[in-house]
Amino acid sequence: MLRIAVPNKGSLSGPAAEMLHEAGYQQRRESKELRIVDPGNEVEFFYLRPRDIAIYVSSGRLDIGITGRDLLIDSGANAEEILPLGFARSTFRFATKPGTAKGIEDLGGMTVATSYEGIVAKHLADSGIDASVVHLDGAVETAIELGVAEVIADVVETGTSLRNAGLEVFGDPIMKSEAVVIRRVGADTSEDAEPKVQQFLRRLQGVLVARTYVMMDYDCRAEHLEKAVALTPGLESPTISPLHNEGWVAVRAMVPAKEAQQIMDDLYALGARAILTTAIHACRL
Ligand SMILES: Nc1ncnc2c1ncn2[C@@H]1O[C@H](COP(=O)(O)OP(=O)(O)OP(=O)(O)O)[C@@H](O)[C@H]1O
Ligand SMILES: O=P(O)(O)OC[C@H]1O[C@H](OP(=O)(O)OP(=O)(O)O)[C@H](O)[C@@H]1O
Ligand SMILES: [Mg+2]
Repeated sequence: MLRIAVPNKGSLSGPAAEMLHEAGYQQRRESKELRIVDPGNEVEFFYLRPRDIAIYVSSGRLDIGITGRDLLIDSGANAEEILPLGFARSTFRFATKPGTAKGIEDLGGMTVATSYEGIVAKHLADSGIDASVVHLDGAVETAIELGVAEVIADVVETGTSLRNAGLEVFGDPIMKSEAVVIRRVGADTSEDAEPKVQQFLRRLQGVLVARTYVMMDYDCRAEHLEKAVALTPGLESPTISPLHNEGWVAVRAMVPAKEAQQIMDDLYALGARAILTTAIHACRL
């Protein structure tokens, strides 16, 4: 049975459960459940604190886990990212009151408050800056107002939390994060679990593709086919079928969902008609 760590709380937990559900795995019904078995898929899910997941996975007791890239790096655990999942996207940045610092070079002698001590201490050391780091569990934005630190380093998504605290980011982003699937570095890929791990990854990739692509169908005159296919090259290559009306063909191809409207406009301008898009619910590439 494959053993998978899943975040039990916070920003990662809801979207992770949703993605697993879309990939055909059973998920817990109540937020207090700590583990569930999905017998049909021969998988056991362990609901753990996101910060602890890299440690469990690096111990080798769990085969794989879902966590944040920033949490993985901060933990220093012997685990590596094997698939980015595209949700819980954030940047990790320094912030302070306007006028305190313009770049990391100004931080010498200052105190930086953060929940990600590992990332911050390493980043400062790599940049040759001698600053102190104080660890706080959360609500780090308040640390400056209350005099615990001059600077914070924290997760930024919309920037609302910083604005509300009267703080501004400065310097380059320390890192970009998103949810990722992780496994132990040097995991034995000849183990019995490996086919199940690969099946799990293929299923999640299928969900990612279904979320980012749509299927596009349209009719076009044969003489415009080359230009139309350049707009909709598909993944391998588009399907072209003859139409009953001579001189016309039907084309079917996957296109990135974000570009679908522009592609439809461009196809229409080329003379294509009956242009339809449909959602993809699941796929294996
Ligand atoms: N506002 C946010 N937007 C996107 N990702 C976020 C946000 N806040 C935290 N994350 C990401 O979530 C992960 C941290 O999860 P964790 O559960 O420790 O904190 P949280 O989501 O802030 O939850 P809480 O602090 O309520 O327990 C990290 O990968 C982080 O980048
Ligand atoms: O840029 P924003 O969209 O405002 O999002 C970023 C905020 O979200 C998280 O905080 P959370 O609400 O989880 O509280 P925490 O600080 O206790 O973790 C993170 O720690 C930031 O404070
Ligand atoms: Mg938080």
